[in-house]
Amino acid sequence: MNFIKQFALQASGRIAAPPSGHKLWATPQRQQVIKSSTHSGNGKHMANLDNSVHSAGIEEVHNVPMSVIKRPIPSVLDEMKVQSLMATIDAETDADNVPPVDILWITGSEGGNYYFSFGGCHRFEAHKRLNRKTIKAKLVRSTLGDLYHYMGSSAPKYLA
Ligand SMILES: Nc1ncnc2c1ncn2[C@@H]1O[C@H](COP(=O)(O)OP(=O)(O)OP(=O)(O)O)[C@@H](O)[C@H]1O
Repeated sequence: MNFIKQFALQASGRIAAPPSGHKLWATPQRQQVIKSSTHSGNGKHMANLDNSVHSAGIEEVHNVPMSVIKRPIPSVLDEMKVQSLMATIDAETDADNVPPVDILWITGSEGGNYYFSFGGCHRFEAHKRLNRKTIKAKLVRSTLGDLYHYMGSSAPKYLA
């Protein structure tokens, strides 16, 4: 529980956009960005139910190339769910039906940007099988310490 709280607090203050000089991926549609939040009566943004605890404070959605995303932990998949998601994504009647996945965005100690994904297993698999070049994602500014929470000592040493 403490970990979740700690991670949520860390994530909430982070900027979503890549740093200046970094290649900025196209944001899908303004509509998509707006849908990821709702306005409360006092004008402040409130996260809606599509937001995960990690990305609740992040509104910006990027079309991230599938090729740059590292998924170090193999997915356990429900085949029916993958098929169903593929049908939804392929139909594209309403792109907002499938929310963006969260991606941990880490800058290496010697520079370079690295993108890790742990959840969103079914959405990722559906995009992969549909040969999609990109996936909608929220970039959660993260550290090597965050990666250790997911991967323990298997976290890549080249980032340290
Ligand atoms: N046909 C569909 N089947 C399943 N989910 C769908 C479908 N269409 C839209 N969605 C939405 O896609 C999202 C899927 O997220 P969900 O957490 O269920 O799976 P995932 O994150 O891709 O995989 P996992 O939770 O196993 O890592 C949900 O917000 C769900 O409402």
